[in-house]
Amino acid sequence: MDSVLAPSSTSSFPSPLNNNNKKKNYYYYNYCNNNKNKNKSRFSVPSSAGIFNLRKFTTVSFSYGYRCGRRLSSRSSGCSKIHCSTPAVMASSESAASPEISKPKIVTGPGGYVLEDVPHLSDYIADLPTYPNPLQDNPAYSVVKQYFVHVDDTVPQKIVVHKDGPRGIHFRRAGPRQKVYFDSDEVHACIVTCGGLCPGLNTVIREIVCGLHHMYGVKKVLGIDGGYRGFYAKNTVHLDPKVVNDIHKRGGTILGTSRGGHDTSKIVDSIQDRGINQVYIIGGDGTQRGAAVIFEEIRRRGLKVSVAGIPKTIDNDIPVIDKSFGFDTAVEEAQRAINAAHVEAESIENGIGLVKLMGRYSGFIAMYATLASRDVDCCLIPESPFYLEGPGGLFEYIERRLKENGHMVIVLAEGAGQELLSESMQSMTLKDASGNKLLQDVGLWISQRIKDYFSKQRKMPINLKYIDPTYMIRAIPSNASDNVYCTLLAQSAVHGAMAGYTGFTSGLVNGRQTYIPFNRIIEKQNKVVITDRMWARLLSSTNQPSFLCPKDVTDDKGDEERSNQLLDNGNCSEESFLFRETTK
Ligand SMILES: Nc1ncnc2c1ncn2[C@@H]1O[C@H](COP(=O)(O)OP(=O)(O)OP(=O)(O)O)[C@@H](O)[C@H]1O
Ligand SMILES: O=P(O)(O)OC[C@H]1O[C@](O)(CO)[C@@H](O)[C@@H]1O
Ligand SMILES: [Mg+2]
Repeated sequence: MDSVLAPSSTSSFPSPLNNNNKKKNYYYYNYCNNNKNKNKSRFSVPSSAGIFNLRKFTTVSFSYGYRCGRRLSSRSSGCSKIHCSTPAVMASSESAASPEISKPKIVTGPGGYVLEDVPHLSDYIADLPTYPNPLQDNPAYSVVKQYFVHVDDTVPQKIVVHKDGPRGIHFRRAGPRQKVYFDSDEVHACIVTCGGLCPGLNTVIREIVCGLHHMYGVKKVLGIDGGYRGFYAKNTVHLDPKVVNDIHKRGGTILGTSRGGHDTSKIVDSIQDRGINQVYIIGGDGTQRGAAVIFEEIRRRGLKVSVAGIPKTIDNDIPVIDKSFGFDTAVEEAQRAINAAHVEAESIENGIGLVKLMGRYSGFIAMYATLASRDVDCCLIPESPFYLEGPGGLFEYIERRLKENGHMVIVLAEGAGQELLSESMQSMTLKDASGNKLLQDVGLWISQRIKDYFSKQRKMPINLKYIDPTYMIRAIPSNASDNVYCTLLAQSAVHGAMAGYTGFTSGLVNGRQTYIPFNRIIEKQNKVVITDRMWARLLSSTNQPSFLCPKDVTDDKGDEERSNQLLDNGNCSEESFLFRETTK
């Protein structure tokens, strides 16, 4: 199967045959582009050609938007091995001229098996030479029985299945391949970090540099200074194992980061001008969107440049993957703030400790920090609307808790209750440089509302302490388990790029390292699903009301929202419904 997806054999693409023959032994290649019917050139290849070892799999569909880029006069040895004359690549002159977005590469098999595969350099560049993987001579790996990943290995997205249910979506398993598509001396890699900080960024940088160096003998690695705009507006730094040796012990990113400044064409110009042929992009959902368009532009120009994403987000809002690196560290650090809030609250009459944690659109940090702590009486997240006054509202619950226990702790995600703020304050529509909504401080606002309510309406003295550790939980170095996780993600990305894969994000799915196509990573945000068992566990741990009426929970399969929040068996949630309205 790998030979189709990573075809060393692309040097000899088979001739187009008749499209009518849909027998099992034939595999269909769909060279498509935006102008679907007009530019489509479909043909099938007899499996007996032996080139495409798809075995039982019957359908391959992927696209070539090949074009001889305007910068064909490759300014470096690293880029642009272009073969415009290869018929399979130049599916049609029309397709050659259209800068279309590549379509998902899907392989289907028996029992509802679906592989959502990642692009490969050989999808759009013919005659790429391959080399034996240098790891086979690496003493560290000599004792490992099976150190190359089997070409047919894939990882299921859904591991809880029913007897007669479909096998479902799979992703390509990450890891070293027997053949690589880059000679070690030819590799010129670069690393960039974008978006907000997250524990573990430096570890990922370190492990990409060390992985390239120690596993593949790659010496040329550049650090891009200050995020995407650094490609064209800043200097670069040379990275080697010595330079990065200790950086995993520090928070932040030694490369610097930024929001905004994504000029795709300038970025790709810079990649081309510098002769970079492996691009490692570490960042959140916005960054991965940026990486996807960089990949498309690189593919459109026909450059031999692998683009690998490593998902970074403190908010855990990237879909498909089990969780993002740094998340555990952030949850752990949040415990310190919650403990402080608890100590303060229980030491004084009617003490309320209020802790605001990060989570712009997704409340995972607040939810996991609450579950870990056990001291929290109420957790408020963006996904779960709440209201303040009246029966069943937050104020009523606070009063009840204070009367029962004499104190309470509230954990609040920064994106929670934003709709209440905009109702009571002038609605603000400010955005940051990347277009993310700038949130108002819900912690301060709700503190004031609670104080006003108890002093003015209830004439009940309370003592509220507001703790805002938001930046503290993401500016620290990663903990031990995140360090290991970062290492695996970085090494997987390196193996994937060396093997010629491109346009992928390296991610953990059901505990296994995989390569996930960009389109799956950027299609939506991961959110806490409040009709799932995990949120129910939280409610039963805090004993807070859900602040929802049953009528507000809509069982609408059409609107079903899926989350990759972890269930107790490590599987992803599949049993959720989206509730529609806020309770007023
Ligand atoms: N739709 C998009 N297309 C191209 N580039 C984008 C897009 N969205 C964001 N970017 C770029 O990605 C970079 C980071 O985006 P953003 O500031 O949203 O952070 P992020 O990667 O989502 O990380 P986080 O939200 O976890 O801090 C920015 O330089 C931004 O310009
Ligand atoms: O770094 P900035 O721009 O202040 O961004 C803060 C935002 O970044 C995040 O940490 C995501 O990275 C959000 O939780 C938070 O709202
Ligand atoms: Mg983001």
